[in-house]
Parts: sequence; C-alpha cells; structure tokens
Amino acid sequence: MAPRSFLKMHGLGNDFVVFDARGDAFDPDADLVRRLADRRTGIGCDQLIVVDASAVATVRARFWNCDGEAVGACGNGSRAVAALVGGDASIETAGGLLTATALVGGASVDMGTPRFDWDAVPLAYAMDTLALPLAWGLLANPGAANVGNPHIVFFVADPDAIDLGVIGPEIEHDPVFPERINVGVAALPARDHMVLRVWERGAGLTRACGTGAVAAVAVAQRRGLADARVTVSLPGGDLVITRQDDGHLVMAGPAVIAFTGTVDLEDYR
Ligand SMILES: N[C@@H](CCC[C@H](N)C(=O)O)C(=O)O
Repeated sequence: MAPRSFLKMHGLGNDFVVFDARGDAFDPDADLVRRLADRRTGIGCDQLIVVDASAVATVRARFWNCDGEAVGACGNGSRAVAALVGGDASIETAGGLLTATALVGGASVDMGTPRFDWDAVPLAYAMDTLALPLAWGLLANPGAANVGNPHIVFFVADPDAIDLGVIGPEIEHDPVFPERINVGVAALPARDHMVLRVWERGAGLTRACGTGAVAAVAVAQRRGLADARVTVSLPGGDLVITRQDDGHLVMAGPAVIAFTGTVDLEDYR
C-alpha cells in the first residue's frame, strides 16, 4: 500500500489529521483512527477527518473522535474542510448539509438550526431542555441542544473554576445521555461575549469546540441571555456565532494548515 498524504490542520488549537480522499477512497476503522490520533505513537489529533467526493455537495466530510468513534458534526473541523476546499462550498456531513465560505485564515460555516427536543439531543427520557432538572455536585440545570452532535451547557460564574477534567467524563458517561454528551461550562460577561470551556465526548479537554460554541450560544439565546451575535472566547481563541433571521447559526473563525506529510498505513496495522 502506497504512503498516503495527510494535512495536519487546526481551528483554535482543536487539531485534526485530514485525509483528502477525493481521488483515492479511504475508510479507516476505529482502531486505525485511534492509532493515527495517538499523540505519542501516531500523528496526533483531537479528531480525524476524511474529505470525500459527494453526490449532493461540493465535498463530503466524515469526522471521528480520537477515541475512534465516528461523529455527526465537528464545527472547527468543518471550517478546516471549508478552508481546504476554498471559496463558497457545501459540505455533506452525517449531521446535515452545511454551507461554508472560506475567509482569509479561516472560514464561516452555516451550522443550521439547533434542535432542542429531548429525543433529538438525545436524552434517556423526556425533560425540558431549556433547563434540565439534573445536577452533578454544584453544576445544575444545564441547557441541552443538538447541533449535529449532542451538547449540554452549564452557566457558571467562572468556567476556569470548574474541574472539567474530573466532572466532564462523569457527565459524558451518565446513562441519562444514551449517545454520551459534550459538556460545556460557560459564563456570559456581556450579552455579546461568552467565555466557554468544553469537555468533548470522545476527545476530552480540547482548546476549542466549534459545535460547543454554537450549542452554548443557542441555549443562551433561547434563555434570553445573549444577543444575536456573540463572540465566544475559548482557551484557544475566539469564534463569532451569529443567529440569522432564519434561525440558522453561523460560526466564523480561524482554520489553518500546520503541516503536511505522508504516512505509511502499513505501519499502523
Ligand atoms: N471539536 C469538535 C467536536 C468534535 C465532536 C465531538 N467531540 C462529539 O463527540 O460530538 C468541534 O469543533 O465541534
């Protein structure tokens, strides 16, 4: 098997190994994803992305967490794909069809309309997703949304004061979330500014989570706490999330190539 080219990309430090498979099909299994994503023995990444040809869009993008599980959406990864493709593009994903525009040093992506029905999140049983009647220690009453993948967000005074590395995995694996969950802790110092940290399902603490930012803003707007346009400050930098008149949430921010390389997949069998 010939060595395969890859790009190492990131959006605000949320990093990706990207395979452009438009001319050469590639279907990694979970074990291969885990091996390539390993930061000591592989290339290393939070998520692996395969870009394919699509019958309905400019490209198809498939996303895997570094734990090997395929996921429906990745906001920062979608910007990376948009930056790679260039211009105006549509991106077919398991979480829905996205439209995107490449910008200098990044991209903006229309992430669609958030879903708030309890069974769309999904939750194990019917609950009000505006404020779930659930608590883990002092963290209580999170909002929930599905933006192509599932998220809950807690509004707190200081996200840095939360030991998200400890409580995040406990919440991620709680049986109330049948598909597990991404966990955000957010503060709103102003109606147009959010500070956010995210424990990502299948990837842990990352420097930024694009869908986490979209979901947190969606919940804050639904609670009447945020303006239509919100700058979200994550550990890796800022994203701007804008709710359009049609209810779609558009995410804008950086996406860059860190380096390119080739990998011999025989070494990962
Ligand atoms: N980092 C991503 C989200 C990746 C998927 C997520 N961990 C999940 O399991 O749903 C982003 O930028 O949105």
